Amino acid sequence: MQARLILEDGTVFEGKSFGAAKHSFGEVVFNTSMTGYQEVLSDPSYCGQIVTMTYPLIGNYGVNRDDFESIRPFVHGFVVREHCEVPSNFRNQQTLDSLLKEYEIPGIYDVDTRKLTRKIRQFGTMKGMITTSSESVESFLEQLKSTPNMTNQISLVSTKSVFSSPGRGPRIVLVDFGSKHGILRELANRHCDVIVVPYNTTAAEILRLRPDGIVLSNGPGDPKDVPEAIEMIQGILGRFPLFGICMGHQLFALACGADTEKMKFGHRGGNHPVKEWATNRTFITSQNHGFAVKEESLTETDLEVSHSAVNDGTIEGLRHKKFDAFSVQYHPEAAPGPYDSGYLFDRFLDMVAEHKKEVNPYAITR
Ligand SMILES: NC(=O)CC[C@H](N)C(=O)O
Repeated sequence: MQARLILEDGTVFEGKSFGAAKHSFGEVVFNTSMTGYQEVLSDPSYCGQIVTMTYPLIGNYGVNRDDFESIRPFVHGFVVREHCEVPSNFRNQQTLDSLLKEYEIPGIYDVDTRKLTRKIRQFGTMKGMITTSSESVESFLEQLKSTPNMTNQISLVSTKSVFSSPGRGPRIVLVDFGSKHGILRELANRHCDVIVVPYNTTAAEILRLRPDGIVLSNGPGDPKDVPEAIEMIQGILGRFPLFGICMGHQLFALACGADTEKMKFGHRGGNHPVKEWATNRTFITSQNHGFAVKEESLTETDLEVSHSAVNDGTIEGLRHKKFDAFSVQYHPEAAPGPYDSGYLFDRFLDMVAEHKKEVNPYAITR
């Protein structure tokens, strides 16, 4: 069946439908990962977005039960050059097409994804829609214009109630703005006693859980959509070691008085080089973000840049000068992408152990 991807500037990409044959609106973004489409589909940070993969063949190792980064796919649409209908892998359990059908997510293939990506790079991310209907482009453009940008996606993807992943190690409160499972997995692998709380949990509620450290997760949309989370971070900052990841990094920066801005087309992929200033080392990182912290907004704060993107110089990591608190704009939990940055979880837990010693020198630490 024919399908079209229509961008808000009137550009039309012809293709064929796969997955669910229905309309879908979203912000059109591209991801340069060569593998990891299952993790991309299920990363809650993509809620509200139509994702195109620049790698030309997607779906060739199928979909399995274990590689999801959350309980379901969250993208609003999926755009590929070619999708594989006969996957070959010992872990394969279903095709990409059947997964998208199951969750009613429209896909479009046979699209010139190179042209689409160059367009987004040149003009920035745009609203768009996938449709199988043959209605005129003009009528869809009207609909696209009148559909407001999605806001506050965090409230849709964050857990509604507190849950725990018990462990014998330090107690970490993970604030869920749309957390990938990878973050929980990295903490659990290090024996943490993790308590996952909703995005709108107050500082007082977090204090009652007697944490040893706080992790702020990744999440979809604009960090300014959740002022209650910024207030919560201000309430706990300096009391416990804090580690922010992606959305968590942006919220940490806002809580410290810095500002964020929307990027032209963002960073999404598994091959983004990032420089760590303290060691002068470059790490290849997994990224998925469309907002960034404004460098000039740091002057009046107690924050300093710890990591920068090699490609465009944007801020990729921050460190608090007075408190045990730091954050990165990228994904140390990988999934998909390289595991080079897993050491950041160790660095955070070393901070937690040090802090615990200071609070109670006899406490048993990790
Ligand atoms: N992965 C994330 O946490 C992304 C953060 C934010 N939604 C952004 O696009 O910049």
